[in-house]
Amino acid sequence: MNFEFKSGKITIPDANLEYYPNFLNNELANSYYKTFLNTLEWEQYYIKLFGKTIPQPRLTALYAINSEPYTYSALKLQPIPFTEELSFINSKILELTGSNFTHCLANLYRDGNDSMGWHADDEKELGKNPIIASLSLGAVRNFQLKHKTDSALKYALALEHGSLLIMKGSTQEFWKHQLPKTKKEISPRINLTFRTII
Ligand SMILES: O=C(O)CCC(=O)C(=O)O
Ligand SMILES: [Fe+2]
Repeated sequence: MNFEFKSGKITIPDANLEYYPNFLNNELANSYYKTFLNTLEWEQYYIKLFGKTIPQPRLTALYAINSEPYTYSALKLQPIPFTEELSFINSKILELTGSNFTHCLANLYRDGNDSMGWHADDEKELGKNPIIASLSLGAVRNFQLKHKTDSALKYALALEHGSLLIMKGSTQEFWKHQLPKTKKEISPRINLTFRTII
């Protein structure tokens, strides 16, 4: 299935997606990319897969305005307080969406070998129909979505430097998403997903 892409609303069935390619201008995006690469408290986490302990193919850091932990894919992360830069971005997203997010999950994809597999952000603590705002910085990576029950429904978009993708409504209930590996020689990419834990 082909969907024509425009800035703003992306109309796919059972989902509610919005994409803002120039959410941060290039200068601001460059500056945040450098700052976050160097100053966020990146950690390597490990997951158990078929009895083996393996490193996740990315580095992660969890930030929040409170001390609520976030549990996903069998990891329970304790948050660090928002930095000044994260608070600024959160307030810019609040202006756009009206949502005041409590948590920011940061992921660092060091190169094309780093990735995130198919999943939905449908943890109980996010509530029903959560709104998630995803800011991308650095290398452009392909973001794929597939419908959970209708295998004909697929969608992909390139998440650009400084862009914001908003997933809301029934998106997490009906769709999974992933960030696949790529063989291209690419520089690091940082993704910040702002969420509210209730
Ligand atoms: O890196 C991305 O764009 C996706 C991240 C994601 O899906 C998540 O953190 O749940
Ligand atoms: Fe996700």
